[in-house]
Amino acid sequence: MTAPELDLRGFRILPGLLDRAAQEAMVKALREVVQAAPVFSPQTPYGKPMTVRMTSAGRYGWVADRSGYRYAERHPEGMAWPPIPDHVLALWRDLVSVERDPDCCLINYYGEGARMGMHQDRDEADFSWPVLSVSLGDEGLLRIGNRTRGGRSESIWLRSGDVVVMGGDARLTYHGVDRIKFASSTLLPQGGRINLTLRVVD
Ligand SMILES: O=C(O)CCC(=O)C(=O)O
Ligand SMILES: [Fe+2]
Repeated sequence: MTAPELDLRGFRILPGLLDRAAQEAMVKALREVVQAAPVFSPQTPYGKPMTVRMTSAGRYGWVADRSGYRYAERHPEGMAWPPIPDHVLALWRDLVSVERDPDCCLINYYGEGARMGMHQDRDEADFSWPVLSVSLGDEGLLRIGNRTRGGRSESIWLRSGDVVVMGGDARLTYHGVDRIKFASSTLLPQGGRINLTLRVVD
């Protein structure tokens, strides 16, 4: 049974939207993406490696290195990004729009001890499109702040199968992942957490 929908500071949270079979199908499709476009450890512009490893599917992928954060049409190793899996697109069409598909599916992998600092998602051209997030595997503690950096925040544990729509007035709200509960889920044999975010880039 799916838990009721929540609104946390304008983030629409759909707990347990994906059942176990849907989560497994998504992981299977993502394995194919990762075979074509391996996960890498981005460097922040300040030269520090990020603890989250990532790759992307779609026309654009998100990359970070000494010259900054941006969307790029190629993986750092030179290949084009593989297409966004159909299962993932179907979720976007159900929850966001059939008018336009996302052109990036960013795949974040959080191993033991990985985290993501507070940030806004603001490398896209049009903030009227939401960012749709899907959590798979271990639980992750999402922190939701404000439209400017700092201030009070609220946190929520995201579990495997939870979906979040970050849109409307909350599209530029600061957010981050403080920690994961390593090995809290049996979905991924190696443990860890996958988060997908679907984005309209240009
Ligand atoms: O892992 C998450 O739940 C959030 C990821 C995120 O904020 C991002 O990739 O921009
Ligand atoms: Fe984000």
